[in-house]
Amino acid sequence: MPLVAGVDSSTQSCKVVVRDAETGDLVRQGRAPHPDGTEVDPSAWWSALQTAIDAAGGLDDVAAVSVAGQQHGMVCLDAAGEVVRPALLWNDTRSAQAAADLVEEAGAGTAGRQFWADAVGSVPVASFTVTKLRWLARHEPANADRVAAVCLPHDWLTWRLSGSSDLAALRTDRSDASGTGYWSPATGEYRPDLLERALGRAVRVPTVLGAAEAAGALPDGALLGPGAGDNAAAGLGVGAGPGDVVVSIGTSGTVFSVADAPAADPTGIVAGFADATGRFLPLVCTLNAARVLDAAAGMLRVGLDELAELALAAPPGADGLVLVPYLEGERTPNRPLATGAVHGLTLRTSTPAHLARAAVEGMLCALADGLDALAAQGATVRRVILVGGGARSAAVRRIAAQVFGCPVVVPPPGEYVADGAARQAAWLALGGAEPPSWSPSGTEEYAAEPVPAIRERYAEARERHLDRPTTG
Ligand SMILES: Nc1ncnc2c1ncn2[C@@H]1O[C@H](COP(=O)(O)OP(=O)(O)O)[C@@H](O)[C@H]1O
Ligand SMILES: O=C(CO)[C@@H](O)[C@H](O)COP(=O)(O)O
Repeated sequence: MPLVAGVDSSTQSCKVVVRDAETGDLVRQGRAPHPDGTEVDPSAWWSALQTAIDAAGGLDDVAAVSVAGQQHGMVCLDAAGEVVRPALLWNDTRSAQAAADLVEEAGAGTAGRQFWADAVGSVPVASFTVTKLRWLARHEPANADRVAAVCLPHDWLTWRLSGSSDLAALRTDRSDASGTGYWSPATGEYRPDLLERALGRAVRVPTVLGAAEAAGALPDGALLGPGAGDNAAAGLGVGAGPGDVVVSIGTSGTVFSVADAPAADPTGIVAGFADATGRFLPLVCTLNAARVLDAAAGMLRVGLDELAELALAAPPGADGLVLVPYLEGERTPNRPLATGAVHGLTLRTSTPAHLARAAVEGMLCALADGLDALAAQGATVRRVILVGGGARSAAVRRIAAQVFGCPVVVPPPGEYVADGAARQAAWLALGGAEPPSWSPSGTEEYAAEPVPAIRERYAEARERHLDRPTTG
């Protein structure tokens, strides 16, 4: 019974699971928090990983380990392998202008967007690594000059676990490479010209590995998997198949499916990522998901369970109260300077229950827009598989079916990103053409009559968002 480990180095925390490679049974697990903020020193991820590994009983007895992580974060290394500056995370919007510039430089109007969609499958917004490199070149030229290599959070952790300090030993996988903006899922090749266009010169990038190719080994011999972006790992963790759309409610809200052909959406709404099995992962990502619930609970001075009870106590549509959840600006739609808003306040709707319901519905409506965009790109939506920390909310689980208008399947609470990484590690340890078939048992299914008025009213409110003041 070989054991394998999977890591999820996500925005808010690091999670480690140790599972039986053949059956997928959970043997032990651990976690540790990450610091807050959209700019983080990678050494904090390394410390959290060590703490989480210790809490999971160590890795001495595992045959293989894979690291999945938050996508897009810019980790710049100098020639000695030292981190040049704190990493800019996927939810850091300071590179919004750089993103607009890169698109504009590629062609006026739709031509620029079409260029990027054709070149790398996605139109870059502030989240993408390529825009952060442009920001660095323009705003911190001395730091930009020191950069010898650029990689992503999961690449850096895998490299650290290997014990190497040689930049030539950096490895990544297709799924995370596809979120950089300088690697094409359609061709499987880097676009060094686009990286150079952003940073002003060429730097080293990690070698892109196949789905079950070793990235090296831990010093004590356990194999290191290629790892994955967290969404691709979640797809592997829940075993998403044809007709499944996964909705993940973490810091980000994501809506994605596994596809046989690459996507290239010139509107920029759907990102044409690669998955962790050799296929593709069209994906829509919002900046505001579980933290909308945290914020609503904070405003109401209740815990998350009480927030769910309150939300379920108000009627569908919250009697017309709508919360537009752009609390951190927004990525989809691309409104980095937007703020959130509450519309429809009356004496009747000025209750904690109405506000709680509006928060849950607003967050889910933004994701339902993503579901529509994915369907417009050809995805079949037979059911939604709901994962991420926000899926622990009873209100989210119940209201999702009303908002999405399709059955919602919720696997038992778990760490599906770390599980996907563990499944990849098992694939590496056991070999074979496909990953071992683990499937979560005990899923719950939620079905409900759709309530179209919720989305209609949300769509009206969404258009009336305000931008953040740029001074003061
Ligand atoms: N019972 C719950 N109800 C609602 N939200 C929850 C609940 N439990 C955890 N969460 C939320 O889940 C989020 C963390 O989810 P996670 O998927 O781990 O995020 P990330 O992958 O971005 O680090 C937190 O914002 C937390 O508030
Ligand atoms: O930017 C994206 C996807 O494109 C995010 O999904 C990040 O990958 C962060 O994920 P979480 O930590 O919120 O799960």
